Amino acid sequence: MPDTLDSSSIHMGSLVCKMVENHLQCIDLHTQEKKHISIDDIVCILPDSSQNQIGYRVLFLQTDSECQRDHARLESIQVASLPSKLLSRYLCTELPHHLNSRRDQKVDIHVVISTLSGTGLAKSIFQNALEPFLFHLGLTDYNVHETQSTHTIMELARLTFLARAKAGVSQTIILLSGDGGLVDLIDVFYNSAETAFVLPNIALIPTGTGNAMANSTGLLSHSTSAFTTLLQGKPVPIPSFSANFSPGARYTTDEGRGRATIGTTPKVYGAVVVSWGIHASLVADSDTAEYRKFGADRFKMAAKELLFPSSGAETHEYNGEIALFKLDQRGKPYVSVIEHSKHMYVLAVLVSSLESNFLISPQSIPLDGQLRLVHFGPIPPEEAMRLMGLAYQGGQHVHEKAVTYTQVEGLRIDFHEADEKWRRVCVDGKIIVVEQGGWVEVRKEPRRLLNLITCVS
Ligand SMILES: Nc1ncnc2c1ncn2[C@@H]1O[C@H](COP(=O)(O)OP(=O)(O)OP(=O)(O)O)[C@@H](O)[C@H]1O
Repeated sequence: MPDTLDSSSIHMGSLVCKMVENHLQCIDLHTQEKKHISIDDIVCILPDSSQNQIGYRVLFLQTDSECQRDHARLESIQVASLPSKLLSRYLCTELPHHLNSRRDQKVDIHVVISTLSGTGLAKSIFQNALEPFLFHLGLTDYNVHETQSTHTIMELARLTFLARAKAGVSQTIILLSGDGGLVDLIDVFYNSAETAFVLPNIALIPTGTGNAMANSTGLLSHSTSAFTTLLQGKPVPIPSFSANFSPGARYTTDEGRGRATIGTTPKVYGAVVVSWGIHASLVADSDTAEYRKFGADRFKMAAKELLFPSSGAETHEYNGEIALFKLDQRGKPYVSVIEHSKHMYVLAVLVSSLESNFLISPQSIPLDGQLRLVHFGPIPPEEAMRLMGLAYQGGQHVHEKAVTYTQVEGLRIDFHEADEKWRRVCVDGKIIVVEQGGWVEVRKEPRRLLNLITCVS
């Protein structure tokens, strides 16, 4: 036996482990192979009584480094005993309600894999981490859906999730996607006229580019967070907003080349952000296969091109009238019109972060349902770059004089732009082009039709 192991070591078969600071240090006595498991990489500990021995199975995520979160594999080791400190933090003896079908209440579990989300790693995250995780939890009775097109999640939502919710079925949808998959579900549920149904639970495993909802609710605070949240989290209703558009509004498709109708009275729902100006333009411009290769850097690259056009053109000033819907101190509604008609950054958010470290709304509390406006008018591009950079430094931009940061109930924009390129609106990553002379009106949505499984309350 190696002399590094002492009497506090843990034995099971040929594997011997002991706690060393923040690690579980294990050695295989046959092969001498060593394994160090960081305590923070442990997802959970399950009671395990296989091979006639009573003990535990430690499930952990094996990552080569922090930046390779997307390549994590779920691994497990079997041990006979563990320190109580570890057990009190990680032992799972019972599945949470949202994963636990009982005789009186069956839970339909669906796994949705958005195959082109982010840099296209959703399927390997399912195969390498989620599938083995569910297996160890004893969960094998679930449906797996892989996206085939941009419409897959909406079709699934309409034909399966919504129909079953209306039929009173409890559902947990484990969604491997970015914000796009989430907003597809939101849009379908809120566009359904009926409200009487069992709220489906969404467990988000972030695989997108921005992952605003996940970044804002702690699902990316550590490599294991999405998995520990699936097991330890509780359902909390997701706040949302509606955006009503003038009748000529259309979705853009096919990297901005195509158009798709939204309806004669176009209405789109979101749970993250609605924007116009630089933000909407950079999301639209960077949503191409070419840009997507760069992950979240695509946003910065597109921002740079918009602020400092390579054609040598001036930075665009966005022309339109913006009215803010607000409540006074007594809760009475009033309208405040932004004085100037030229704008650069116009964004209303329900979440704090739009991507990792991009703290656009530092006062937002997860799922608090408050819509906050971030706005600045035309300024030199270097200054705009500096302000956006401050958002990466803990949301410092909101203290700048040029920036308006305020709570709103909604807003209306009347677009005064001749070129449709500058009439693009972003709702949770989707791009909507408004017709000349068109408008958008955004309001907080009073209904709550979907839950997020979360550890924040
Ligand atoms: N098989 C597929 N074929 C075509 N489009 C797909 C397919 N799978 C997913 N998509 C589309 O790819 C996009 C992925 O969106 P998602 O939000 O998951 O990732 P993201 O845009 O990289 O992340 P985020 O929204 O967090 O920045 C969606 O528009 C979705 O409809």
